[in-house]
Amino acid sequence: MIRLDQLSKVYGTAPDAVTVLDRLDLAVDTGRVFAVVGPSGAGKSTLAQCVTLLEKPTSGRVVVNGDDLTALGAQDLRVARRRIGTIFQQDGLFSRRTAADNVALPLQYLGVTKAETRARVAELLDRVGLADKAQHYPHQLSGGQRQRVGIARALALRPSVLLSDEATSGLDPDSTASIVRLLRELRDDLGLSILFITHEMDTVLQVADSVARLDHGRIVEQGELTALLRDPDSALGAQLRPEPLALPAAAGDRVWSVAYTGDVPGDWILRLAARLDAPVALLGASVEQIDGAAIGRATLGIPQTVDAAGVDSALRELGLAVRGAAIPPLDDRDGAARPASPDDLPELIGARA
Ligand SMILES: Nc1ncnc2c1ncn2[C@@H]1O[C@H](COP(=O)(O)OP(=O)(O)OP(=O)(O)O)[C@@H](O)[C@H]1O
Repeated sequence: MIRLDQLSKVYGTAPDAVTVLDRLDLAVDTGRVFAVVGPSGAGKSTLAQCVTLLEKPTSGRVVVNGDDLTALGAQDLRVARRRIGTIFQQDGLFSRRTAADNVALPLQYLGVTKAETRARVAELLDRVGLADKAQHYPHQLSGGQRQRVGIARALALRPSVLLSDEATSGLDPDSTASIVRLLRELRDDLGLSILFITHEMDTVLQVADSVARLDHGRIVEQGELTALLRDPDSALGAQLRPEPLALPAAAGDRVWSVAYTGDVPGDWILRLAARLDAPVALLGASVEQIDGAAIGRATLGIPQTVDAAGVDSALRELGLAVRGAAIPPLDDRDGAARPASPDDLPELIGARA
């Protein structure tokens, strides 16, 4: 497992010091994929460099399997770094070496015997599904295949942690999906802890067990992927799965934006209408299975005459909740449609703060 304790990186000195990473705490357990997402300039590349100690953190610790890498001297650090395999957006393969020779590099560097190297390279290329491409040169491989060779090379020294820095960025959707499948296999078969740094939200949905959002060098939100997606108030959950585009509500209807928070019965709209004794219009919806959990968003139109507190409690009983994040903008143009949010509830149900 890998853990970051209060990891900070400051470039320059006062008064021009720039804090690029600000006391980050995160842990990637054995056999888990932890994604870090964030906009351009958030500090993702700096994080990748600090995790591998290519950049020295200004303060804080990088702990791998209980050992603090930041406390090691140069010699010990060189050895300890082997516990972290890295893959980057650029595959970094040597163009004049075959796939097999590229994978062999770290082993040759450590003086592993030729016979052992040959056997290990064959095993690694087989592991990433490229046994038949061993003698191909990088230019004879697709982007996804080159990235697989990069993964095989990253695994050569049997790391316990795999750091992926934008490794699927720039790949087509099929290649991305196949790399994601491979990473999940490696997670399960080898028990790797995978730190997956990316700006691609779709890929996070496919690969991550947990997610953190980095913004201006700080982790502003983190949690289990499915918990974030099921949390109606999570901004990160809303970013990962944006609101479906909805139809306009009929005049006289109020718009409700809701999220699945648990197991929701398939006929929930019928049940909701029955409980409210009112028509419920489905204006937009997305329902899918992510990591074994049903994740859903829906936009509903319900007559304004229906008691809002009643709608709220009926939704809860069905395993749904009104969303607080990414609520559609107010639309008072015709005075009919108005989105409801938890902030509105006290007002809607007549409560006073
Ligand atoms: N050596 C440096 N000296 C000073 N500031 C730096 C240095 N390296 C990075 N920064 C600053 O740190 C911030 C984070 O940069 P970083 O490259 O880590 O972000 P990022 O999230 O990887 O962005 P992108 O997705 O665009 O690559 C930026 O504001 C950048 O200008």
